[in-house]
Amino acid sequence: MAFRSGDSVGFVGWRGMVGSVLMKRMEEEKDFQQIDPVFFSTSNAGGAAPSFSGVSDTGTLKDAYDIDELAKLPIIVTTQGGDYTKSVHPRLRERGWDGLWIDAASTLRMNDDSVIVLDPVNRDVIDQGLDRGIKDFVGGNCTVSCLLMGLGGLFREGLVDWTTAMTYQAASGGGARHMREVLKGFRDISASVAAELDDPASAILDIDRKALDIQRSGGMDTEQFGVPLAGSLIPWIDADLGNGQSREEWKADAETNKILGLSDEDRVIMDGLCVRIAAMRSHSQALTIKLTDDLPVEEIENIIDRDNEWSRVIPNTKEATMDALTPVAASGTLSIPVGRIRKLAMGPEYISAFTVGDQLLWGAAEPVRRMLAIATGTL
Ligand SMILES: NC(=O)C1=CN([C@@H]2O[C@H](COP(=O)(O)OP(=O)(O)OC[C@H]3O[C@@H](n4cnc5c(N)ncnc54)[C@H](OP(=O)(O)O)[C@@H]3O)[C@@H](O)[C@H]2O)C=CC1
Ligand SMILES: N[C@@H](CC(=O)OP(=O)(O)O)C(=O)O
Repeated sequence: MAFRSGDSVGFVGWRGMVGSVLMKRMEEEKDFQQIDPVFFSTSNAGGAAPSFSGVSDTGTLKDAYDIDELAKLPIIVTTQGGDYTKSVHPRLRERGWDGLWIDAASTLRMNDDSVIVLDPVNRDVIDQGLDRGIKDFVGGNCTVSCLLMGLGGLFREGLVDWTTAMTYQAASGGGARHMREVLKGFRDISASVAAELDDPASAILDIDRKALDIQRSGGMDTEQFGVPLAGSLIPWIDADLGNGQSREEWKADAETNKILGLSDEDRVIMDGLCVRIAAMRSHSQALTIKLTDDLPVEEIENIIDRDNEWSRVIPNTKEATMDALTPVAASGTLSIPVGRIRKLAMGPEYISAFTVGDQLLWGAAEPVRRMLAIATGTL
């Protein structure tokens, strides 16, 4: 099956959080003018299809579990989630469907016959995959994608011997309900000490005790995270692999090497700890990198800055860091700031770096959007 501009493209998951960010970016980039979208639903087949700018006639929503309907399309883009992929993708392939499946979920990521897409970093791997007839293209883990968008230059030039990534991951990585739970948590804690906060004479240790009391009371909503996240953190993300490592931590090494298309001999070793914090939608990471060479900091900064149009070096000063290297600064933008770059005391080949990225943009929707544009020949 050949793909081109004007193709019909099925969208599943368009109204979810990641899907909504994807639709907004497609509107901004006028992507809908290049394709003929067909919208699916797992819950409202037959309902009115959505209207996005650039889409003229949308008709009604089709059933996202109707394999015959899906199989009519040359390209399907899904941001519906892993359970949907697990249920529908094998049935479509078994039926002989040879269209392109472009997915944000992790389900197919490490399959031998899939490519993890992050084209500013691995356009060569994507193009080779298309040439080889690969049909499954999957967005990477949000933390990995944001890291490589920021520091991909060092990896691609073979300058990284190993790295640790200590992450500070936002609530949005869990989903929309997790974001609400964090804000409700802050509201409840704040409400419990409202009178004391308004009284400048009140003792801070009394406020602290009352805040801790409500966090420990069992009365806060912890349905999504299991424990209160507001005013706290959780140093574990995703499943327990049973060897002391979380699945999120395992993904760093596995996905980075696959994205870069590195062979076993050239593998970059990555490991670290993944931590959930009460930020909203931007993931941050503190890195220790062992370089293969003793490069001057200025050269390291140049490599990072010029690697792609979104990575941006932030000068290692307090003012610049506070201004530009925070989740508040990065959220809602495609920019990936990288700062705190300096040589560490361990030796001239050891550097630190800190990077932040909007995990709903480069971490989820944008690589998928761009893969669709690549597939239809518009990028
Ligand atoms: N959240 C993240 O940070 C990341 C997520 N992903 C992947 O993307 C998948 C989807 O994540 P996310 O977008 O957060 O999931 P959501 O829960 O926001 O959306 C998933 C689906 O839920 C259904 N839904 C039910 N109720 C609502 C509602 N009130 N508003 C909107 N949708 C609703 C929709 O399906 P329908 O219209 O058919 O009813 C929607 O497509 C994840 O499972 C994961 O695989 C990947 C990277 C990062
Ligand atoms: N696990 C990520 C979000 C996510 O969806 O990751 P993945 O696409 O690898 O399942 C987080 O919680 O921040």
